[in-house]
Amino acid sequence: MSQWPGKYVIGLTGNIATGKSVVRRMLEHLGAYGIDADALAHRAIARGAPGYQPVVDLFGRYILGPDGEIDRRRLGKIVFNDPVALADLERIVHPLVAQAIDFLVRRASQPVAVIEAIKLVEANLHRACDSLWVVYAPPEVQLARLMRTRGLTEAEARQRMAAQPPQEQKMALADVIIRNAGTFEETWKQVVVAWQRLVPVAEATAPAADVMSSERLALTVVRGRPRDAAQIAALINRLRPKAPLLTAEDIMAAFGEKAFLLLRNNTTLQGVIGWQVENLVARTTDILLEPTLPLKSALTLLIQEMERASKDLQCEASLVFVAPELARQELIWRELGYKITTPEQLEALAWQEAARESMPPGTVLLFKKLRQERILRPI
Ligand SMILES: CC(C)(COP(=O)(O)OP(=O)(O)OC[C@H]1O[C@@H](n2cnc3c(N)ncnc32)[C@H](O)[C@@H]1O)[C@@H](O)C(=O)NCCC(=O)NCCS
Ligand SMILES: Nc1ncnc2c1ncn2[C@@H]1O[C@H](COP(=O)(O)OP(=O)(O)OP(=O)(O)O)[C@@H](O)[C@H]1O
Repeated sequence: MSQWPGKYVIGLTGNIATGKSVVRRMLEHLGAYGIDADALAHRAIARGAPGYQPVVDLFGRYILGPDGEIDRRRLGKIVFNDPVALADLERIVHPLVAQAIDFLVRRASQPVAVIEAIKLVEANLHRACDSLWVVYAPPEVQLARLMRTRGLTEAEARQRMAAQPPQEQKMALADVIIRNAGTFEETWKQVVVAWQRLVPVAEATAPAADVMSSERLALTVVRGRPRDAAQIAALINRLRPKAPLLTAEDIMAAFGEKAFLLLRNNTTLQGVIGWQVENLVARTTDILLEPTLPLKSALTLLIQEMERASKDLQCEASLVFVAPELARQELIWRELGYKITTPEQLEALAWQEAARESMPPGTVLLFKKLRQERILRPI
């Protein structure tokens, strides 16, 4: 049994670029509450957070950027080339991350949680979990992903991979091994099978289907599922005629990083939003609506449901990125509680980073705070 009575907790790990985050997202689609230890580690050393001063004392002011924040790239260059320095950093950061994980799992309303951490086993956190899931990809696949998606040179990618223990060590301890070298669809099937086999509350936890509706207009918002991928692709292709055509497999790939809410008018799919919750910040990046829909009702239903689902995931803030024409609907946004802003104007570093990471080019940022208290809040 896990360290958290009444909850089923999955520990998720694997070496670099094997696909841990993709599998975490899939578990979230099945209803688990997802935690990303990397993001918590970043929060733990933000200025004012409890890890900041000990890290500055250890590595010196050289690691600070002009804004007084720790320059993580610079710190990474030091520690990823020096195992002793990395162990020193981990001694400061891991207890803080463990504390934040404990808090989030306890507070989660979902009965199943998944903790994604690259050092889960090394930090002995797997012992606190009900099952250990390890994601595996052959080294040539890891290498190709690191070069393609992280922009690393072959030498850099090989160095990062060589710095990690062999994947087989973690696999030997695993309750579940997810082989993630094929299509997203193939990985999704393995995740569903393992979920159904191991997770006791599998049936009960999937996020609600029909979530919100407007009686007058027969509009209904439902959570998109991987099985809706072809329908979502068809809608997006219809509403974005000039963009390159999307296939169902493209949408399956998108399910590896985001969730969709579907707006149905009676039974016809007429709108979609794509959003992502990462590091306790909700980021809505795609809003596509049939032009014949009543804009205010449609947007309100979708945005309110996105916020409800995001609050359920303990989000602190909602960032919505929209095309300039849609941002001009000031009255609607004001009524929904959003204001136009820029990433630099956001008050927390984690929110600024979220905005910079997720902001599609040419969009306007709308912001709303969803919670007052913050995890690993600067003190
Ligand atoms: C060194 C730091 C500041 C670099 O930050 P940066 O934002 O540049 O990189 P990021 O955190 O995204 O990591 C890049 C890649 O390295 C991996 N990685 C991070 N920490 C570790 C570690 N201790 N051991 C092995 N790999 C690691 C990440 O999973 C990711 O794949 C940061 O990684 C860190 O503080 N690491 C130590 C804390 C830690 O162990 N974090 C992991 C989760 S608890
Ligand atoms: N089955 C797959 N097919 C194609 N691309 C994939 C697949 N699985 C993962 N990827 C891509 O590979 C990259 C790495 O995946 P992901 O971020 O999930 O790995 P990770 O193990 O969490 O990485 P890290 O250790 O750096 O945190 C991402 O760009 C992701 O979209």
